[in-house]
Amino acid sequence: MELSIQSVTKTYKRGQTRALDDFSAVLTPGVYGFLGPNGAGKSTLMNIITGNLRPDSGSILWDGTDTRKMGANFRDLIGYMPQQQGLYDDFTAKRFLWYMAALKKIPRRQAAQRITELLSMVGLTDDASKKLGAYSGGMKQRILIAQALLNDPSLLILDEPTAGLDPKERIRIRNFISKIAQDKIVLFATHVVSDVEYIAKEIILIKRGKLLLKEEPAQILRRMETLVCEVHLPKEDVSDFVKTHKVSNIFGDKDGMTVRFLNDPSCPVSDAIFAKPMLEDVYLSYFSDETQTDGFSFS
Ligand SMILES: Nc1ncnc2c1ncn2[C@@H]1O[C@H](COP(=O)(O)OP(=O)(O)OP(=O)(O)O)[C@@H](O)[C@H]1O
Repeated sequence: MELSIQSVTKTYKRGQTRALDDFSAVLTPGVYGFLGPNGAGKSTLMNIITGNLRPDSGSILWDGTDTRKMGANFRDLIGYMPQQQGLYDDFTAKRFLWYMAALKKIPRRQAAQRITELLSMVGLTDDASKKLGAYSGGMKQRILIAQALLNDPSLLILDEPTAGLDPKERIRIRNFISKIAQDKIVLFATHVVSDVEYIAKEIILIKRGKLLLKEEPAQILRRMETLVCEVHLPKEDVSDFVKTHKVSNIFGDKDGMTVRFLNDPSCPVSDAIFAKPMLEDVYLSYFSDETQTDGFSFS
């Protein structure tokens, strides 16, 4: 099972934005954490893979065949959870899944069994007859994941499945996705690193439409072993330090503040010690020009 994204480029005519720039990657079963800041091109790529959007150039291959040539045969392999959620508030969860199963042309008997199974898998059996308008954010996300799984897809595309959820729901959804990913290619787009840190086989970083990195989390962290440092500073020095360094965390205690920052070997900080890097630090190192690290006051 292999999805090959080959030199995909897309420019939106309106605004002349190059949303994807010669993007290539090969995906095999497992979870891919697809990370990048707002506007990086994640949704555009997902829409191109699903066939909702045409690239200017490049192609998507499934096991070596161009997905445009496969047509409905490829669409039958996909489960897609889009970011914009047009949920039918007056539908019950069960009716919504039946409706989606009909759109996907799943035979009735198969759909009945699958809907019962999926409601149980996402923990919504007891709420199946409730209207979606009365669902919490987490319940809505879970029913949307359930609809993406109706056809038992080989390729599951999730665009920000944990957006707007509290930490407990995030963990629940993350664990669920990890459990079902064994025999699927799962593309999990997010800008929250902790969503995918522990479940991703590989991390894909995208910035302004270009692929920056595609690598196993453990390998990335090994490569970044001397990336992160911590230093203990008096509280009044922190504001200036933040202006001149890429700071990922600040922790206060009664003697001052411990500041976690990205190490710049050309500008050593006295008394700093190496800290164990985390993917969030890696994210900051690639996207610090797009993340807000200044503007805080610590004095
Ligand atoms: N329909 C459109 N018309 C014009 N420009 C667009 C359109 N859709 C997206 N863009 C632009 O293309 C770029 C990539 O957008 P895209 O939605 O793919 O990014 P994203 O990584 O999914 O961001 P987010 O995390 O905010 O959803 C952005 O600059 C965006 O403004």
